[in-house]
Amino acid sequence: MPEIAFIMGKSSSGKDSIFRMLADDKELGLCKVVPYTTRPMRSGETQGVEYNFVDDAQADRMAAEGRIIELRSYNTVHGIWRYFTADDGQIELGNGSRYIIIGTLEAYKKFLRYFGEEHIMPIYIEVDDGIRLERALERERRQQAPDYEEMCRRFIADCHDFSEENIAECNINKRYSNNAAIEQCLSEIRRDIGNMMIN
Ligand SMILES: Nc1ncnc2c1ncn2[C@@H]1O[C@H](COP(=O)(O)OP(=O)(O)OP(=O)(O)O)[C@@H](O)[C@H]1O
Repeated sequence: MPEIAFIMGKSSSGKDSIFRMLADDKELGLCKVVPYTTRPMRSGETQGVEYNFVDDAQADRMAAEGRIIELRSYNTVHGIWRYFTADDGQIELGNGSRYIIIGTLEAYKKFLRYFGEEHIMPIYIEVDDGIRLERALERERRQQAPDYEEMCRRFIADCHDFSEENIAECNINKRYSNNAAIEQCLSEIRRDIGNMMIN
């Protein structure tokens, strides 16, 4: 039975909200896996909470030790920032714990390769494009400096990243619709976690 619930979905599908609600659900008892980043800590962030903040040398060392499960690099105006998940003892399969993680489809593929398909439960959140764009726009409007161009870029990039071919290649057969109230989607996921994951 799977021990790792892997949450994914296109931009504004509601995956962050769903991840938070599942992770905070004491009855489910899912352990959050804290990812790593080389970007500087922002005010309000705490070491080891949002991320484990490391410098480039530490990230290089972990890579050389073969401890990086999946990694993404972004070329920013401040230089290259890396975000990754590491095999650092947070995930220990076989000890009865169950885990929750959020990531991209590419990261999901790497997890399958690293841990094996039998250990991972894919939770793919889906929202009709029209509703998703509306929610993205509403969220962006609430920002102090809305960046509509970036919002559109992400919307279009998703079409490629989450193409039907990529989804099929990952053997994701089940999709959780978040078109209606988020509680509806959550209760379906909760039920499946209860039925399908290690307990
Ligand atoms: N079922 C729902 N009904 C209405 N609004 C929703 C629902 N689910 C999520 N939202 C809202 O949609 C917006 C996007 O949700 P969220 O930030 O969780 O998505 P996301 O997939 O993590 O997006 P991104 O990857 O772009 O950060 C948020 O404003 C959230 O409150």
